[in-house]
Amino acid sequence: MREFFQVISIRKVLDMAGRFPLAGTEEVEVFQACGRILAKDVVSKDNVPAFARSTMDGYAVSASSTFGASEGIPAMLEVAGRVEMGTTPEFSVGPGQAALMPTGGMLPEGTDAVVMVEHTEILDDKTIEVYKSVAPLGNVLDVGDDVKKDEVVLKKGVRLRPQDLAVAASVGEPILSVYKKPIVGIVSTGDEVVSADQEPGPGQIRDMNTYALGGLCHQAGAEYRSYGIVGDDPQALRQACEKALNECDMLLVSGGSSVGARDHTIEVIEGFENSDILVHGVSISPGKPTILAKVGDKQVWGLPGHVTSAMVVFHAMVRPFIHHVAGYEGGDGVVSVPAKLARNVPSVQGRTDYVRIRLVEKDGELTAEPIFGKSGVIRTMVEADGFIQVDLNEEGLDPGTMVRVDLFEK
Ligand SMILES: Nc1nc2c(c(=O)[nH]1)N[C@H]1C(S)=C(S)[C@@H](COP(=O)(O)OP(=O)(O)OC[C@H]3O[C@@H](n4cnc5c(N)ncnc54)[C@H](O)[C@@H]3O)O[C@H]1N2
Ligand code: MOO
Repeated sequence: MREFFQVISIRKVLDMAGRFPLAGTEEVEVFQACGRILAKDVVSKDNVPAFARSTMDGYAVSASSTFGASEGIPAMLEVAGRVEMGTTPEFSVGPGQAALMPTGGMLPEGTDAVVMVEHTEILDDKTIEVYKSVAPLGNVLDVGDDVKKDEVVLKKGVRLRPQDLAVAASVGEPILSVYKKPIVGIVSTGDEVVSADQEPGPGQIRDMNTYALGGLCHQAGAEYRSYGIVGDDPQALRQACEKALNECDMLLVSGGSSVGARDHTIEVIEGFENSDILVHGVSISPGKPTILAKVGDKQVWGLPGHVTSAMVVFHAMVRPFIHHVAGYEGGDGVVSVPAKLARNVPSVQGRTDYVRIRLVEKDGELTAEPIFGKSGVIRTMVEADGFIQVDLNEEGLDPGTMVRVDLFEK
């Protein structure tokens, strides 16, 4: 008889991520770097801005020239010049003087504030009245107010957002070092599985896992490639896996991960040189018959054939492993919301249960409605907004319990 699973906890599986090396790095133009994982800290070589700039259209002044100015007793200032954008003013402004100032222009020597044009009146070519005093640095972005020289503006391991690209550009980094996206190969197995464009014969079903897993890889920031549907034939499975392992950083094989007569994933993985089976069985439901192996430096996952189980396993374990290989250090990235459980959720101690949840707003409060169903039923996932987890040590949850719902990415 075949050896049954040696079931281990999700935590123990996650602790194994460090055994796999990170994907290499590459350089990309900052304009193309959105969503990529930064591989090197970005340190500013300069102060930003490098000069004191006006944030308003108006007049550059020494703030002290405006002290006490009001509607009733305006300050009269002499216009000493006009600041041109993108140049250094070639004049200075003394006490009792002002310079015409565009938004973003460089403050001339002798000034430390800008009076908004709305608070002034032109008397003649050379004189203005100021109706409101301005504090030192009022309406001014001072040297280094945005970014200081030698400051770390972006830390290695972040997923670059549009604002991160902007700050990189502002400190003069047109090219960024980012991690290569891991490439994930996907193999679906089963004599009964046919592709989406085929008409299933008697006893056959259309492939769902390739598509669900591809989408999940995309959301996790990986590239993904399908290596087709392979029948329950160890020879054919080995060939498909070999090709995928040669071309990809990691491999997902769905179906055949259990211990039935036609479940060949484990023997095929074991058959590879330098293969080390790290996991065969995880205390998770659904998804218990999960395999993780290290083949050379690469991850091979055997995922349960049931589509929901495969998706749960991906969410709980494959995704964090992809993040590890991708160099991502920004936490699990899962957004969760608190909600009140609408009904009881039974569970068995000693395993982590993932329960699909539909969120419903009732009287301004979020209610978590569990969606129960067999793990081969994709509709339960389509109708769900996220999962809750019922911990290893819990024996189920009562109605009214506040739970955290991990939301699916939209
Ligand atoms: N004696 C036991 N039998 C089973 C156990 C067990 O503990 N002892 N666990 C059950 C659980 S739980 C699951 S989950 C399945 C997982 O088995 P496999 O990973 O070997 O998956 P298959 O048997 O190949 O397929 C299961 C199910 O999923 C359908 N499937 C497979 N691939 C696809 C695909 N690409 N798209 C859509 N559907 C797919 C397949 O037709 C089966 O219906 O094992 C239980 N058995
Ligand atoms: O673990 Mo199976 O994956 O319960 O459906």
